[in-house]
Amino acid sequence: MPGHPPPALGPVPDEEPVPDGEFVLRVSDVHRAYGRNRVLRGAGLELPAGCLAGIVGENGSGKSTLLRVLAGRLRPDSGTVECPGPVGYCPQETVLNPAFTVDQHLELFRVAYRLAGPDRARELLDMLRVTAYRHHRIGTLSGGTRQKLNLVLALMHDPPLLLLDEPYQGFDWEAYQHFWELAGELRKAGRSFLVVSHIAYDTGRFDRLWRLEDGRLVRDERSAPGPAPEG
Ligand SMILES: Nc1ncnc2c1ncn2[C@@H]1O[C@H](COP(=O)(O)OP(=O)(O)OP(=O)(O)O)[C@@H](O)[C@H]1O
Repeated sequence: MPGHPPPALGPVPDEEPVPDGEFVLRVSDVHRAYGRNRVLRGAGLELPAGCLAGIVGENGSGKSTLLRVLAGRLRPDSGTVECPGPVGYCPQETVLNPAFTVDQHLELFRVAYRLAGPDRARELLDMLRVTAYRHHRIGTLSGGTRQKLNLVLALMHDPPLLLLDEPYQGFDWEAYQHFWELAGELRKAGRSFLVVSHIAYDTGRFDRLWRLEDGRLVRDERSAPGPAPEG
């Protein structure tokens, strides 16, 4: 993807614990194996409100496994995940029905989330330039457009915590920029993000950044110096 990396943001201070009652996610000593493959071996992190956090790591290091555990899709073998509010989860693979239209997906999720109307979802469609496809079946859409809908479905109920697994894969440059604008707005409004990213120059955008290594999360020095609440 074209563009310039954001400027380096300086050294990372020691991790400050998030006080009780102020975290949106607290993960402690999570283990998860597939048979003999011990993928997560004591992963832990904490996220306060209004924090844009990233996870990087090599292919197969367990990033998607971790997000599935945090989203409640996969049970950990041991460890705890505390998450006081609702979560928006955007998996790496889109889970859309190819026979349904974009609008039909919005309606299904609106009912599931018990939302009064489709207004927020429509706004998000507009922001990500998907409105023109509202009446198109998913089977006829490009991979990038499906991924945008995947993101809209994770965001439309405005959860305090968003778990996004490579949310902008397949996005064109404009949509990628819109994603970060949207993330910035939501962060200012106190929402937190945990984003799995493969794009090296994204890393300076995060308030907190971890590298998943040998099944554990290690703070990475390339993130900004701690969450900086704005507005
Ligand atoms: N359902 C599964 N059954 C068995 N093994 C699995 C399963 N899902 C993932 N794995 C294995 O767990 C390990 C971690 O996979 P995972 O997809 O979590 O890594 P990742 O860091 O997200 O990879 P990538 O960067 O390629 O997306 C890999 O060795 C993978 O083969």
